[in-house]
Amino acid sequence: MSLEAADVSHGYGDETVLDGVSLSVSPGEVVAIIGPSGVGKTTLLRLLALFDAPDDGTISYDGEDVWRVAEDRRLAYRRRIGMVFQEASLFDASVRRNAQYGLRVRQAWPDRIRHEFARLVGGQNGTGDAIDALETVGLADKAEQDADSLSGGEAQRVAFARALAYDPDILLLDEPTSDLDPRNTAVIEDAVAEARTEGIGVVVATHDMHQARRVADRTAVLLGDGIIEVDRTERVFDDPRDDRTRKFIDGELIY
Ligand SMILES: Nc1ncnc2c1ncn2[C@@H]1O[C@H](COP(=O)(O)OP(=O)(O)OP(=O)(O)O)[C@@H](O)[C@H]1O
Repeated sequence: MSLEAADVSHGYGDETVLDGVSLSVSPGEVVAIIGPSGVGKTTLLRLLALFDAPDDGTISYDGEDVWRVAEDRRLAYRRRIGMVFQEASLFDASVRRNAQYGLRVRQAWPDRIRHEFARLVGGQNGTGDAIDALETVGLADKAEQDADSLSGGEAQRVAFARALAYDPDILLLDEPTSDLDPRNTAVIEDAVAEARTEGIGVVVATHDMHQARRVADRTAVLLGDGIIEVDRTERVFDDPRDDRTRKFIDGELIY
């Protein structure tokens, strides 16, 4: 199980955002994408999430080009990928129901019917996973509270719990801690480490290079319209090959 972008290019209208970008993630690996705001981190995550087809290049899952297979097969791949957006999008219901949401919508129909049946005959299918996930992000005690009443940071953690509850093969995180204080940032970073231990492949886009250093096995530096460097996190930070990486890390690069 691996997800790979190979030589992908993508843009909007006349603007090229990514030009010839390659990046992969394997089970139990955390890969960070670092780069300044507006460089294309979200665009790359959306391609990896199979939301958009790249203008050029391939996205493959387990070696299979996902845009060359039948749509139902692509949807099956998509269900194995969880993405947490920068803006948490919760709906007007309890925290628990929000955390359970993915469990229902991302299931294939046969699973959905089976789980619905299990629920009808008395099982509370999915609740356990959702509560476990809420516990991981420190919000189990707010499970019955209205999602509307949460702070921005709490909502971000619920969105993360929703992705975890689904137990994806791959987890894509877009600035997962941008609204969080240091303590809750640590909660999310611990959850990333736990996901990794469970064999989930994690890609985290962040402009916080210290976060990359703390959580990632490998780090990709996205600058201009491509990845200028990708390697073991330690190597990228301690011995950058590209002068622009060094400048970015040292905060000298004004972008
Ligand atoms: N749907 C869209 N239509 C037009 N332009 C877009 C669209 N989405 C992104 N862009 C542009 O593409 C560029 C890259 O955006 P993207 O959101 O991928 O960057 P980012 O690195 O994730 O930024 P940030 O860290 O600020 O979220 C930006 O110039 C942005 O304005």
